Amino acid sequence: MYRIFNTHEQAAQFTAHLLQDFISQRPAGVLGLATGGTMEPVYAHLIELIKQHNTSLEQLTTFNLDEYVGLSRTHPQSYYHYMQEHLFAQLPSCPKSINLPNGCATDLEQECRRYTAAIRSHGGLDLQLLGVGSNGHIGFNEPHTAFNSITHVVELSEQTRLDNGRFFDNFDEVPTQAITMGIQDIMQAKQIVLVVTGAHKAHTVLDFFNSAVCESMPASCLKNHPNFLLVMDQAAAQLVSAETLKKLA
Ligand SMILES: O=P(O)(O)OC[C@H]1O[C@](O)(CO)[C@@H](O)[C@@H]1O
Repeated sequence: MYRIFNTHEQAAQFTAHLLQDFISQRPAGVLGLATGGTMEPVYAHLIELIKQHNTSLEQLTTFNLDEYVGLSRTHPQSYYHYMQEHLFAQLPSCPKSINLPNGCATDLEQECRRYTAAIRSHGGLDLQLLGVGSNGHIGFNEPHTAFNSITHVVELSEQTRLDNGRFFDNFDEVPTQAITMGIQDIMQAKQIVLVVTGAHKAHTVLDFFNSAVCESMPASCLKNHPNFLLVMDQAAAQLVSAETLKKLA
């Protein structure tokens, strides 16, 4: 299924309502969260809704998709810091259990195994929120990542480092590695919501629709998920014909 909104703001508002409904209906649920520019207005709206409805997060568990290797939790560009800044620190109460991979673990391979095991020990993800990179990555699963991958260390592509360079003072500071949930971890979520906004993602959206389900376009796997929703704004959806959109109806 897909939904198209006129603006990023409206797409974000709709997504925040979905998340608020999820938390109200499944207060002890397991929610997969994402970072990036796309999610900033989603979280801003979600904070408002949570306050407005007095929603309790005290039984909720969250798992983030990914974290940079080598950035401490206090680093302003770590995803741990992002989540505190854009969501958790602004909430009246925090989720019972907040989980992100530890990008500073001494044994990164063990940390990856621990992370997938932790997701599974919570019964898997009930809902996974996703953004997409301009090269089609989900989490930090770059093109050609195996669809059966679990949490792993990834070498970030030049494209991803260039895209994310806007958050750092200079390109050399952008980490070269990250820990990410694998495609299999993501696909095992019971429900997936992918949010794509902005004209700079229009070619990514077109590739998503035109691509076969194959590892060179990581997000393409989502087309095989039984409970997948694609939320776009007009700018991101502008290159896709109405005929093509129907394939996801
Ligand atoms: O929303 P943005 O900043 O375009 O990022 C898209 C995706 O890329 C990542 O930032 C990783 O590069 C994800 O965390 C995010 O979902």
